[in-house]
Amino acid sequence: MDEAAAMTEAAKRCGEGRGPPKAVVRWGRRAWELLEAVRRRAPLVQCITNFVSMDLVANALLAAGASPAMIHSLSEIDDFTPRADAILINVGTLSDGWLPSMRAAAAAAARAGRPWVLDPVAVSASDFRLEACLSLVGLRPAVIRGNPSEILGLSSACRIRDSKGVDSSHEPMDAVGAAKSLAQASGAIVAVSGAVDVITDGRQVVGAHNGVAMMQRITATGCAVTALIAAFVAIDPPNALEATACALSIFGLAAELGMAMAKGPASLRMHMIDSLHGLDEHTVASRVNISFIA
Ligand SMILES: Nc1ncnc2c1ncn2[C@@H]1O[C@H](COP(=O)(O)OP(=O)(O)OP(=O)(O)O)[C@@H](O)[C@H]1O
Ligand SMILES: Cc1ncsc1CCO
Ligand SMILES: [Mg+2]
Repeated sequence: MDEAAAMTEAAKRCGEGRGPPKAVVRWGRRAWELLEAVRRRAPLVQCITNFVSMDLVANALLAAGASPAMIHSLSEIDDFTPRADAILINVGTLSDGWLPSMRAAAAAAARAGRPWVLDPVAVSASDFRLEACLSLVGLRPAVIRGNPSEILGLSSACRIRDSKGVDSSHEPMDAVGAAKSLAQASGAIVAVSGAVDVITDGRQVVGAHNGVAMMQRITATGCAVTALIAAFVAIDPPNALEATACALSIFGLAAELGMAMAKGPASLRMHMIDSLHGLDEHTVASRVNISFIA
């Protein structure tokens, strides 16, 4: 079984028999509405992100029509964060100096009623990073987006922390189960990126099927799509599950279109930004591929 089929099967298993009937969402239409609103309203997205990703994150946001601001000084958080429409916090090149800014921005976002999105890059790389991510999860992100290893690591750490020492905290779960568990523990929408992006609120599970494998050969595509999620959630914070799925699918679609012109990762990076900028209604409505899978 390939990775996409395995993810779908796992999602079905985890959702068996639970929850009310799924709302009817016309995903292509919804994705276009959100992209069009991003272009019209140009949400200001404050990005506290890693050094590797800053360029791609800012350019992806601009290509989608949003307005990026790479502002991370602790001295600027109180003034600036309440003015942002959404905040991205990405721990990729975490340092002692930046962590207080991240915590302050998350707290300021909460006070101002702004959604913020967490990218827990390499969360299991060190105790420092894990503790930092756990403390950030406690500051109520609207969305957490990571690759399968990151979501498994973070979810497992949350379960151990919350557990009363019962054995079930240590049962192995696949990334879909881990995502649902993390969503339930944190109150966030959780997105796991991959061949199929899986998005869950802890109950419903949605799959976003757009994208190309070569995206993994470009550093910071994950960071960029997390930023795009922040821009989409800024448009419709109460419907963060839909906004997250649409952002992932739109980014994947831009990569599909870019792949038709690319010779390798470097030119794909360029062509996917061009394609994101040029997306039109017909292409989005007809090619966005999202479905409820549990
Ligand atoms: N096999 C694949 N097929 C299609 N799209 C993929 C595949 N793997 C990843 N993607 C897409 O690539 C983007 C980045 O996902 P990935 O899981 O590589 O993130 P990441 O590991 O956090 O990356 P980074 O840390 O470099 O930013 C997402 O938009 C995802 O949908
Ligand atoms: C390569 C790398 N190292 C720290 S952050 C980053 C970018 C991808 O997350
Ligand atoms: Mg990443």
